[in-house]
Amino acid sequence: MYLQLDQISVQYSGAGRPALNRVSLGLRRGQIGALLGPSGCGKTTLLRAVAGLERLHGGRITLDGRLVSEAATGLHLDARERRVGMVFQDYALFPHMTAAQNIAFGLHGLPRAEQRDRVTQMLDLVGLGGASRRYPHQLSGGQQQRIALARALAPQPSLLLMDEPFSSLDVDLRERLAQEVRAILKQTGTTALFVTHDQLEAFAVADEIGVMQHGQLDQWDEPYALYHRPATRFVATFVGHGVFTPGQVRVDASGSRVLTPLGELADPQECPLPDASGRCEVLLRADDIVHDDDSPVKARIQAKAFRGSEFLYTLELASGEQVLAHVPSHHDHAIGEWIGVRAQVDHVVTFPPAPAA
Ligand SMILES: Nc1ncnc2c1ncn2[C@@H]1O[C@H](COP(=O)(O)OP(=O)(O)OP(=O)(O)O)[C@@H](O)[C@H]1O
Repeated sequence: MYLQLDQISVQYSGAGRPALNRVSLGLRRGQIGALLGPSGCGKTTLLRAVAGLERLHGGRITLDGRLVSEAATGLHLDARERRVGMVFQDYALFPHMTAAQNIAFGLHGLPRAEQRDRVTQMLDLVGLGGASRRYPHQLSGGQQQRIALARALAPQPSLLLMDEPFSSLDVDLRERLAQEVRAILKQTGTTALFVTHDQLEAFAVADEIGVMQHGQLDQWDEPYALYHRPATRFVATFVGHGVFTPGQVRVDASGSRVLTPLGELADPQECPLPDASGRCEVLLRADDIVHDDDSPVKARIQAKAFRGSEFLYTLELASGEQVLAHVPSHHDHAIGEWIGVRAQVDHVVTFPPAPAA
């Protein structure tokens, strides 16, 4: 792996529990990783540890074949020695320097002519070739963030770290910029790790996504696997819209099936037996539930949220179970109405029943 974290822990002085607890993950050269998780789960601390801004209390970090942090020996290269580039939420451009001067900031070591070439190349890369003499206050938020990216990429860092790089931008712009940034990183072959609160952004930009809670990494996986094969209940509920419903696993000659209030679901490969009794909870995502007038299973609409092309309906089955459903928005039903639903689950995800509260 190009970047490898092995069981890293970080403990802030005076804090009761570690901010990072035995976290391991790896990125291959040129891959983009994203970290998701609720506020305070340790995402920024993880970036800071990789950057060399926090010392490890356990574990080790290697970058491009070089050990850069190791708790056991106290080895700790500083940020500059790691050649890590950083982009933060608030651009952090120098206000009294032009865009070109900002980008040139990290290039002192290079001869003048080379600096100039690199700055031009970077401005073109981020699509701001004409903005070299502008000051940050003469640029929009999105343009400032592109300059911040150009500045971070100019010294050709071994790794780019980004902490909520798009969060101060409006929704439209952040979606566009997220796509652009992915294209730029891929074009330059840059390995990057970024923190976001926005799952869709992580899905759109990253090759690997980590979901954290309480300083631990619950899962580090490709976006598809994270969504369809969540490793823990927390990941299952944190990523996407879904609910758990009780199920009973049955195994016979034809394979394994799960009986649910919505009928029988079958998928032998992805339906591990949760425990000997066969009792389990089945994850039902909003896109697993299909509105079908002909279905014998009926559900009452409890709440609905308009999302443009679809509604997110919260539904109650006759058995009292709650499920969510994405339904095309031309099916505009009233709250309280009963509609037909059926489950169409390609990836049956089961967990052992939750311990009684
Ligand atoms: N300098 C510090 N000293 C003591 N505790 C800290 C320090 N920085 C962070 N913490 C604590 O460490 C934990 C992890 O914080 P961190 O900033 O890494 O979380 P985060 O996931 O990035 O949160 P957010 O999404 O809100 O930015 C939190 O409980 C936080 O209060």
